[in-house]
Amino acid sequence: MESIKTDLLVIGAGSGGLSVAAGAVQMGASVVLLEGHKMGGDCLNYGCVPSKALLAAGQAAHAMQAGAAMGVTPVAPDVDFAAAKDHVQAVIDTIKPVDSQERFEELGVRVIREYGAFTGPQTVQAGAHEITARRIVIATGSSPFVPPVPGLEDVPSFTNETIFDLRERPEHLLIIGGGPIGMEMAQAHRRLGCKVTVIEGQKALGRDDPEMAAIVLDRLRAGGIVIEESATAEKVSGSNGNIEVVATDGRVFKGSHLLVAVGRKANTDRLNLDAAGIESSKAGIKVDARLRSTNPKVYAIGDAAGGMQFTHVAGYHAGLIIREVLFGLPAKAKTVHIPRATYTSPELAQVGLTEVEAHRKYGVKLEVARFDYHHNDRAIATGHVTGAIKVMVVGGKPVGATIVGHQAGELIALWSLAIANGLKMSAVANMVAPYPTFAEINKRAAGAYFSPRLFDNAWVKRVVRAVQRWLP
Ligand SMILES: Cc1cc2nc3c(=O)[nH]c(=O)nc-3n(C[C@H](O)[C@H](O)[C@H](O)COP(=O)(O)OP(=O)(O)OC[C@H]3O[C@@H](n4cnc5c(N)ncnc54)[C@H](O)[C@@H]3O)c2cc1C
Ligand SMILES: NC(=O)c1ccc[n+]([C@@H]2O[C@H](COP(=O)([O-])OP(=O)(O)OC[C@H]3O[C@@H](n4cnc5c(N)ncnc54)[C@H](O)[C@@H]3O)[C@@H](O)[C@H]2O)c1
Repeated sequence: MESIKTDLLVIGAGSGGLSVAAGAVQMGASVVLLEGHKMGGDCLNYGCVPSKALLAAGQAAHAMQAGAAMGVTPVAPDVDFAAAKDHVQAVIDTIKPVDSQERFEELGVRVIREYGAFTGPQTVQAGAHEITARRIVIATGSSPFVPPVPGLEDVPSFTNETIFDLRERPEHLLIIGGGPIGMEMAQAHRRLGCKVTVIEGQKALGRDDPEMAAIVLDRLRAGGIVIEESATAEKVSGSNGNIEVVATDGRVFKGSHLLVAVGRKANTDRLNLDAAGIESSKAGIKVDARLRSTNPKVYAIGDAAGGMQFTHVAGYHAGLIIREVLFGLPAKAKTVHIPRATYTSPELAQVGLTEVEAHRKYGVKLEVARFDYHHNDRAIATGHVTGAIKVMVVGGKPVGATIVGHQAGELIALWSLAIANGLKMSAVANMVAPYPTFAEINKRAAGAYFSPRLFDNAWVKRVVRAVQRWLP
């Protein structure tokens, strides 16, 4: 057994762990990084990267049939499903070197390719290594939650960890779960030529603003995806190519393949948390606002910390941890400015409070500024007129924004900036966006907030008339 002493031990080389390790080592700390499986974690290997690459393949196929209104004769795409998967792998391979063991070793990190388990409050065993660290960061991520639905264990099924390896095109993909994973995978597969049925226990995209989510769901249905809501999967049976899912109300769904996408569970099983006095719940490791676990020398970040589960959250946590651990500056993790986006077409993006949440919190103080895509010239020119933005405003400052439509994921970033820095709506109104861009949608939403104040205001009209009388 090799004994190692280090300033910082990072457990897990996914989005969060890699960011902490890279930042800490470049600032002079000694860093050991443990990874039991693939460098890059979920996002690179089974999550964001392959899902966006597959969506892009679907988009390419869709574009071949979508140009009639612009004078381009639609043609049925000839989809080579295996080649689409080669594209997914090529995208992963292109990004991979950034997350590689070699790169981190070149930066000066000691990388150990083993799973880690606590043996004491500040000690972790990983294979034939025992590492004692001044501070430890748990960045072990999450795995697909597979619900205890009778029959599921005996029927061939996929999760996000296996679906990207499937090379033959599913004739009819059944997807249990209508969250972001379910809906992104539904559209990618539909556009690549599969029949798709989504079986959702409650409401598809149910965490999002219902009016804006409905715009996405309408488009997905129009694209041929069957979305069955209030359909909790109760029983699964069948064999490869012939699968049956029965919902609690007796509805029966038949398909050839099955994807399970009903949420995540934090990766804590292997960690032997009790040995370090670290408490966890079903959601993940219990942390305070500084991301400290119940053992104050041990932090948890990203999906393992059980809050919002996104790569940019893991990256944000990493920045806070570096500040706290390296400089001793306590940092508080906030969520008000954290955006999220679902990359269907149209995209659905959110930051801060939804309209319902803002109304609950602020009541009559809430004002909602709205602008529709069909008034944006770039949207008209490119045929992306379906969409809208809502900005929730209190006391002249945005407290939330929801965008549905083309490039919503890009457009939402501005509202994160505004909320993170306490900017007023006037700051967004003062911005000049190039014409014609989708970015003008953000400015026009700010304009929609000020319009009634300027144009329907008797006082403003009186002032203008008086000034006009006096002007030479
Ligand atoms: C299909 C899908 C699509 C997604 N799309 C997006 C998206 O578009 N945008 C977005 O922001 N987020 C997306 N996400 C979420 C995103 O992937 C996660 O939030 C992100 O990967 C979390 O990073 P992490 O560092 O916390 O964990 P991970 O990236 O999961 O990394 C954890 C690492 O720890 C390792 N590990 C676990 N236990 C141990 C141990 N005991 N010892 C050593 N190593 C260990 C694991 O092997 C893994 O490599 C998506 C997720 C899925 C499943
Ligand atoms: N674009 C992105 O940023 C992106 C994309 C994919 C995933 N993610 C991350 O991954 C997380 C997990 O995504 P997800 O879609 O797996 O989970 P989710 O929790 O967001 O959605 C799961 C859905 O499954 C439904 N469900 C649960 N049990 C069911 C059953 N027995 N029968 C039918 N429906 C059932 C739930 O009602 C819910 O709507 C997301 O919350 C997000 O943090 C992000």
